[in-house]
Amino acid sequence: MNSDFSRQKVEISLDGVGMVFGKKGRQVTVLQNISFDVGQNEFVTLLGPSGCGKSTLLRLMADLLQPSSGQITIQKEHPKEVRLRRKFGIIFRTPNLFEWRTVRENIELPLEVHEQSRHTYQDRVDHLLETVGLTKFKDYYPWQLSTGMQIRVAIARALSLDPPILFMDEPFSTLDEFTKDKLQLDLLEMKKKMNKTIVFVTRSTTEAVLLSNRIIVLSANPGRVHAIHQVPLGHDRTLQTRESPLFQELTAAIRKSVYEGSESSEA
Ligand SMILES: Nc1ncnc2c1ncn2[C@@H]1O[C@H](COP(=O)(O)OP(=O)(O)OP(=O)(O)O)[C@@H](O)[C@H]1O
Repeated sequence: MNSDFSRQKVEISLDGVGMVFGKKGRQVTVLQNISFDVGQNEFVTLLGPSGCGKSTLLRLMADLLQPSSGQITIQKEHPKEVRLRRKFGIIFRTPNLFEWRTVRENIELPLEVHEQSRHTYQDRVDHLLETVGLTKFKDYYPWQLSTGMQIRVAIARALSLDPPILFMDEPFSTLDEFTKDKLQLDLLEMKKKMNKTIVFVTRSTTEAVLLSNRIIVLSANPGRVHAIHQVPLGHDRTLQTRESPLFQELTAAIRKSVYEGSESSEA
């Protein structure tokens, strides 16, 4: 992963985005004046303390919420246009699979909804099953899978229409340490093979540093951009990258930045 995306085409742009929840008299400003760009094929992570508005910001980008102020554009269009053209996939912290559909049928769902005929996507689904390592489990139902496997299905489903953009909201937060390691490694491999722009939300500094090209640190109450950090760890990252002095240095600096961001909040 090249860490210099400054000359890349801008894929997502946020300009003065704010979000206020609640009705008059009981309003809460959750996000204030958020501006940054995400380059094409860049992996950008939103990091910050619990409640600072990371998920809200991701939902705004994915057109699941509308901002109270400011503007978001994806490929120079309103997120709604981009959503309707299925140009992004979303992966949440709970996999939200359909219990009555097999692994394969869950992955096929967006293709069915998109009215593609089954014979045109068989090979694609086979390839996705292989990508997420679930070929042997294609006829299993979600309740027959571990949580890590269920998340793999959710990732394959989000990739089924081959969107150029993925929004991932703490997808590994419920997993044990070893499964999390494996899925982080899989995501790094996937990123190497596929050209995707990824916006990722996490509360883990180590996860953010291992996966990202750039980290946006948010402060809380209200959520604002506290700092933006480049992660110059190169293209070939593995779990061993975490042991390198540069990784330790970056993790310490970014953790400090998160603490400073929390302290500078108004609450
Ligand atoms: N639909 C909503 N209505 C009212 N308040 C909301 C709504 N959604 C989120 N909030 C509030 O917005 C704030 C930010 O929530 P959000 O989930 O975006 O934070 P977060 O940084 O992702 O937190 P965490 O890391 O704990 O998941 C919280 O105070 C939350 O209560």
